[in-house]
Amino acid sequence: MYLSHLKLTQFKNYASQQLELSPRLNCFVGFNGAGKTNLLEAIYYLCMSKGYGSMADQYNIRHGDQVARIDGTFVVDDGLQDRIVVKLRKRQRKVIERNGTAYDRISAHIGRYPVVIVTPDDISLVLEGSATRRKLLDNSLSQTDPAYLNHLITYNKLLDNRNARLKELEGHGDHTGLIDVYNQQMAEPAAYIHARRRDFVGPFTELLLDAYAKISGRREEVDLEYRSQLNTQDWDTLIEERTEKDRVLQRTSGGVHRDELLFTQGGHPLRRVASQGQLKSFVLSLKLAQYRLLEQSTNRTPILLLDDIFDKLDHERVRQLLELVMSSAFGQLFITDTDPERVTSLIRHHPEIDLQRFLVTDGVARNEADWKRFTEEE
Ligand SMILES: Nc1ncnc2c1ncn2[C@@H]1O[C@H](COP(=O)(O)OP(=O)(O)OP(=O)(O)O)[C@@H](O)[C@H]1O
Repeated sequence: MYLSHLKLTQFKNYASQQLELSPRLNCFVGFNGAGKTNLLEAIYYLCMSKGYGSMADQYNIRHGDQVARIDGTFVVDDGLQDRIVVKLRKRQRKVIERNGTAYDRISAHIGRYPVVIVTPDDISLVLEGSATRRKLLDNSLSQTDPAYLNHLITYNKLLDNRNARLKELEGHGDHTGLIDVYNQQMAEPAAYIHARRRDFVGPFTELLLDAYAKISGRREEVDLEYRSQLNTQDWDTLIEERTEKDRVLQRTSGGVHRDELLFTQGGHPLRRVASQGQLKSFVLSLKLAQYRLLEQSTNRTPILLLDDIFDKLDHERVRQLLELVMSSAFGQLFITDTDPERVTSLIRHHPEIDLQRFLVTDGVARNEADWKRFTEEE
């Protein structure tokens, strides 16, 4: 599966932009702030119906405009084409259309066009709180299992309601029995989420270790462990044990929203011992493992978006990484870089790779032919 065309209208710093893409390797080159990441963000939108960060949709509309549009054509199996259009409007719900028909429920879109993105912010997966690591689990599982996404939405809603009720009670007993109702309603989604996360982590860890060994040249050992209160207790026992305490705390202290992924290097917590390059190698390996699992479960080759991956990595790791993603095991690839020659020189041993380079300046991306014409006219 790959994205063959991308058309942007009033999206971020792009007034109007059309790109014909390579099915294999696309490189966006330009100075800081030119709009390279914005192109990756647009592709992520087409695949996931939202931007990668937590930014509200309306910030993606070009300053001073009221609407934005992202239009993309995916070539899926047997050469069939799917056209996806994302329409953003100020103060209105976004609309996503597939082949001319708008989705009733946008969640139905997730997973059709699998994508993995690696950005500099991903270092927060290791350095920040457990919520970022649960998001990694949720992002992977939601793309492969619609039931997971539905259970997650239900669980989070019930959790919010339960917490709101606990606050209302201010430590007093609940005569309405509402807390018990929430406890019962949360049982099924909690058990489902836990079971799917547990099943995911085993194969995911194997793929992670494999990717890490390749990028690092086996210079250090890393590992991953899934911790959940539900590993040792079922939901009913856990919630019954906790309900009294929750009333005092006025929040829900037990459940899958407390799950944690523990990363280690040589048996020590990764974030305490790893160098910046090692952290970055680990994060890249997490994403490559996610890529492989997504591919297995969706039966489609995911799109891989690599934003600014060269910073902090030594030359050898960059070379190993590119060798890895250039192998036939990966599909369409997008890389941003501030150095116009780096990717070209790193892949010179792969003349078979179809490379499309775009030079990006202030919200305009030009392919090499257009760029040549543009500089000659200047
Ligand atoms: N809604 C918007 N309207 C207009 N411009 C925007 C909007 N949102 C972001 N921008 C602009 O987009 C530019 C940032 O683009 P982007 O993050 O893609 O840069 P980049 O080329 O990836 O840079 P770097 O190399 O520093 O990562 C900034 O100049 C920013 O002001």
